Amino acid sequence: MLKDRKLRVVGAMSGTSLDGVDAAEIVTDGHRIFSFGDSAFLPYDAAQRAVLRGALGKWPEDDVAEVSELIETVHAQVLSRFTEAELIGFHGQTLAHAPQGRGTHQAGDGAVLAEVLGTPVVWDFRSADVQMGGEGAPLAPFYHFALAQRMGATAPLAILNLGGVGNVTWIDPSLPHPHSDGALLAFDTGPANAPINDLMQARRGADCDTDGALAAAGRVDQGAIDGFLQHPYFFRMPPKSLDRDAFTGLVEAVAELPDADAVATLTMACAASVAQGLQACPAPPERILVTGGGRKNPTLMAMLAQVCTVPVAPIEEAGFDGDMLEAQAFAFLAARVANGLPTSAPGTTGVGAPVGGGTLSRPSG
Ligand SMILES: Nc1ncnc2c1ncn2[C@@H]1O[C@H](COP(=O)(O)OP(=O)(O)OP(=O)(O)O)[C@@H](O)[C@H]1O
Ligand SMILES: CC(=O)N[C@H]1[C@@H]2OC[C@@H](O2)[C@@H](O)[C@@H]1O[C@H](C)C(=O)O
Repeated sequence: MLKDRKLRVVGAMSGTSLDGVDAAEIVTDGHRIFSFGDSAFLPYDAAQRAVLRGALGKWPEDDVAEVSELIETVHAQVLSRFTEAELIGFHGQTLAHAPQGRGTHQAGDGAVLAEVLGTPVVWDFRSADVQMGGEGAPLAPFYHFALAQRMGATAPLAILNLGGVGNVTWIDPSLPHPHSDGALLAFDTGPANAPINDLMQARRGADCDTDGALAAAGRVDQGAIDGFLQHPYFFRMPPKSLDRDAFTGLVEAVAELPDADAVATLTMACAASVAQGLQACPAPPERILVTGGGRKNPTLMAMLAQVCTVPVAPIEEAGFDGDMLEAQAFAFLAARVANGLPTSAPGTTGVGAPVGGGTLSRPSG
């Protein structure tokens, strides 16, 4: 009875690159996307970003009150613009992720947001999957499946998100449901913008390597890449997921390199890990559609085209907005939760059976 309710939902994502909050509205029943609505981006200022950076690695039992309040305040600010939304999908800010260890931690309390905004909020999307033995990430794959259906895809394709961390979804659009056996295979590919941003911050006081300009002027240290690809993560079968700062060895390997060479090497490390990940896909995708901020880095896109054996293009080629895809994904997932549908499956997080994650908090009164 619940399963087909069509809702106007706004999703909000504060990603691992720590650049700000993306928010985007869609109309969906959690199966199909009926239409795309408004979107907004609210960047963190330098002081807010410093608070977030300082909180990375923290768990709920650590002192996270300041960062939670920051997340709730900034989200309330951006989400209050979406006055028509019937439901909110609130991801929060991942501070720590160890699905086989302590769990997964997204800062920010959705119940507080529901009260402040007077709208029901779905949040804590990852915990149930982790509790059921899954990786708790990536969660965008069911939305990627809906996008593939919307574009009328018939052959396998891949959607690659290059945020702070990279993640890919291989999709067989001929299967009926995202939780059909074999419809999806998803996993985190490796580091993407996070180590680049961190190095640019530490060495140049900049937020990122804008347009890949510094990387374009550098030389890739192939020894560092070869060493990086020996990391045990690349020998694990997908589905699998990463914490933001899992690759300390890569950061150490570029520590003594000149700035341009260090950034070029980090940029190639992202591309090389994607190429490595593609080998685990059931069949070569027809093309790789790239979403997330990394698609705006021409040096990274050129390196991807160089090391991948299939065509690589920004997701705009298929008519979608690569800046807002993750926010839309959490709107879509919120609608699935509200409609009692699963949000992850064995092929997306390694969970034993399809599971519905997410807590629905309604405003009182
Ligand atoms: N013009 C550009 N040149 C180079 N890099 C860029 C450019 N625009 C965006 N980026 C990179 O993309 C990042 C933002 O990407 P995105 O918004 O996809 O990340 P996120 O949502 O935080 O990540 P995640 O997918 O890990 O949750 C920026 O921090 C920056 O590193
Ligand atoms: C634990 C966590 O927040 N993971 C993020 C992160 O950022 C990219 C990659 O690592 C992906 O696994 C995930 O985000 C996307 C939105 C996802 O769940 O699909």
